Amino acid sequence: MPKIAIIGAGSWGTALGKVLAEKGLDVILLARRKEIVDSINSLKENPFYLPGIPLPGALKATLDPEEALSKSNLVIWTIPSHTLRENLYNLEPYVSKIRFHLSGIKGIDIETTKSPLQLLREHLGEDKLYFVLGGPSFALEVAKGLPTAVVVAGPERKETQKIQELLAWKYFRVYRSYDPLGVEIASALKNVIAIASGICDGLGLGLNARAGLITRGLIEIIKLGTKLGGKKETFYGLAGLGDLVLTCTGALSRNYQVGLKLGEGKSLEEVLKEIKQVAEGVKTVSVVKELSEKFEVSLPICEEIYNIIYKEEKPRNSIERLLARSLKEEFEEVENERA
Ligand SMILES: NC(=O)C1=CN([C@@H]2O[C@H](COP(=O)(O)OP(=O)(O)OC[C@H]3O[C@@H](n4cnc5c(N)ncnc54)[C@H](O)[C@@H]3O)[C@@H](O)[C@H]2O)C=CC1
Ligand SMILES: O=C(CO)COP(=O)(O)O
Repeated sequence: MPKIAIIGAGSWGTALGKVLAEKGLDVILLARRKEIVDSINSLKENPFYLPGIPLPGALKATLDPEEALSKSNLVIWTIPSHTLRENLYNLEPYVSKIRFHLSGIKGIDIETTKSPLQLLREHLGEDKLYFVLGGPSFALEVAKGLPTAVVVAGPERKETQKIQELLAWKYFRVYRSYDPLGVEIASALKNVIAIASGICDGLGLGLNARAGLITRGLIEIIKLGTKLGGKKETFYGLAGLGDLVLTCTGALSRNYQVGLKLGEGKSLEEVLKEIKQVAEGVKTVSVVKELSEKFEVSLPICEEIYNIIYKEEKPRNSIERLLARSLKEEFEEVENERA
């Protein structure tokens, strides 16, 4: 039986740990705080990230990387993207021999502009197998056992199907894909559009505006995503459209909440203090700005989210600029990017 270590006992790591432990798999969470470890091991709850959700008796947690990783053959990475390099550096002695790595991370590294799988591969080598999990999946709903459909992407080999089967559970339906880069890009970029959608609602711009923004946001994701090497169809799938709709309309989304509060007039500093968990889009938007310039792709919504977050632009000015842009054919830029 596989032994699975989950690095990061936050919302997503704990929810995935619950699914796998319910399946009877041998799974352990590597946490950073003793109170979380104690609570998971003795009270069978993670009150800091998933309060009120009873965890299976078999789900264990530890602070000790040796205990979590020495006998594991699959590592699931569920930490914020900007901490991956630091964690890899600290954990390299323990993870460098493990063959299977699954990323649950939805972000891009701000220093290197690399995706989590690119970083893992660079640090751990080509002799390992790398997979990514994407799709519309609020940790809280998964932890409550509510029906969820996700996608796992990896190399075009039988092992991707094995990971799919390993993760699938009665309320957790897993599709497979062979476009890991596309899934990673879709998962990271949707967070930026979720911030935009929150801003739109915070300003009270209405449902027409939000639907238009989500659709044009998807076009921006496709424009940059295909330039970076993702397959177009991936952006219409669970990791793209699916997660985009969820996080742009679901109040449980931390990225949406960041936008909502910004739209209501709070400063970024105030907003980040209120939202104690990671909202990946805040950092991802700076990478998106860099990549859009490098690849000469015009991404007006992402550009305005960058201005609001990093240049203290007033959200209303951004909306006005977006509405005043020159008139276009609906798909002309997508076609142009592909030509
Ligand atoms: N929460 C959700 O609904 C989902 C989250 N994700 C993704 O999973 C990743 C992790 O997110 P969450 O579990 O939601 O975050 P979270 O904020 O709930 O937990 C983050 C975890 O990472 C750990 N961590 C390890 N090293 C860290 C460091 N140097 N600095 C800060 N924290 C560190 C924290 O201790 C904590 O256990 C993100 O990329 C997120 O986009 C993906 C799907 C669903
Ligand atoms: O990615 C997610 C659900 O699929 C979680 O979104 P947030 O990080 O915005 O909460």
